[in-house]
Amino acid sequence: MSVPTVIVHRDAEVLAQAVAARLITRLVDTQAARGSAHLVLTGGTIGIATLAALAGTPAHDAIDWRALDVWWGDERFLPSGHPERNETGARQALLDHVDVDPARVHPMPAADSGLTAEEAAEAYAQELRKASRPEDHGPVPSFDVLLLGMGPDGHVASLFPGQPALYEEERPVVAVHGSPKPPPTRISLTFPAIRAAREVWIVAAGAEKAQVVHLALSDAGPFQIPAAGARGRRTTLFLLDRAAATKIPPTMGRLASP
Ligand SMILES: O=C1O[C@H](COP(=O)(O)O)[C@@H](O)[C@H](O)[C@H]1O
Repeated sequence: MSVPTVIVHRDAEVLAQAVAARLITRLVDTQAARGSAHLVLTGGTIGIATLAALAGTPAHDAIDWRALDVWWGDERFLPSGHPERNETGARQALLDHVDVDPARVHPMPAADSGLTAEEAAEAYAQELRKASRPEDHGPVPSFDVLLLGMGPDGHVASLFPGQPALYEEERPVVAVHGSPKPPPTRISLTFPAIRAAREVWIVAAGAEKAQVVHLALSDAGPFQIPAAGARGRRTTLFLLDRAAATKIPPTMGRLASP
C-alpha cells in the first residue's frame, strides 16, 4: 500500500477544478498506455462538485469517454432516479453531458431493482468479477483512479466507523445496514476492493473535515477512522482545501495554489 501524499488547494471550488484537471491527465495517460481506463466515482458534496467541474471544462474532450468504465465506490440503497442516490448526482453533474458508452457505466443496483441489499451487493460483485482481467489478479478490475469523499466521522464509501463492513476481508462489495448517515441501507466496496486500485484519491473540503483529515494521516486505525485504511497500490492522494488541511503539520502538505 502506498504512503499518502497531501496536496492543498485554496478553496473548495479550486479543489474541484484541480481534481478534474488531474483526472483528465490521468485518464488520458492511461488510455494512451492501455486503450481504456476504469474510474470509480464517489458521492458527497466535493465528489459531485468535482464531476461538475469536469463537465464544465472543455479540456475533458481529451478523454475517450467511450473507452471508460465508470463504477461507484458506494451507493445509497434508494429507488433509481432518487435525488439522494450517488448515481443520480453523477449523471446530472457529468455523465448526462459526455459521450459515455452506457454499457460501460456500472451503477450499483437500486432499491426498486427487486433485489435485497445483500443480493444487490452480490450482483455488483459479479459485475466487477466479469470486468476483471487475468492480469488484475483478483475479483475486481485494477481501478485506475478510485475517488473517495470523506465524512466528518472519517467514513469513506459507505464504510462507517465501528461497522462490520470494515472487517470484510473476502467480498469486494457488501450491504451496509444501520448507517449513521441517512439513508440507513447502503452498498459499499470493501477495503480489499478499494486497495486493489492503482490510485486512491481522497478529496475533502471544509473546516468540519480538518480534525478527521489529521487523524486519517496520523496513527489512527481504520476501524476508528476508515479513511486511514483507504490506500491505493501505487498512489494515495489526499486532495484538500485549506480549511480541511488546517490541522495537519505544515511539513506534510504541499500547497498547490498560493
Ligand atoms: O454519504 C456519503 O458521504 C460521503 C461524504 O459526503 P460529504 O457530503 O461529507 O462530502 C461520500 O463520500 C459517500 O460516497 C456518500 O455516500
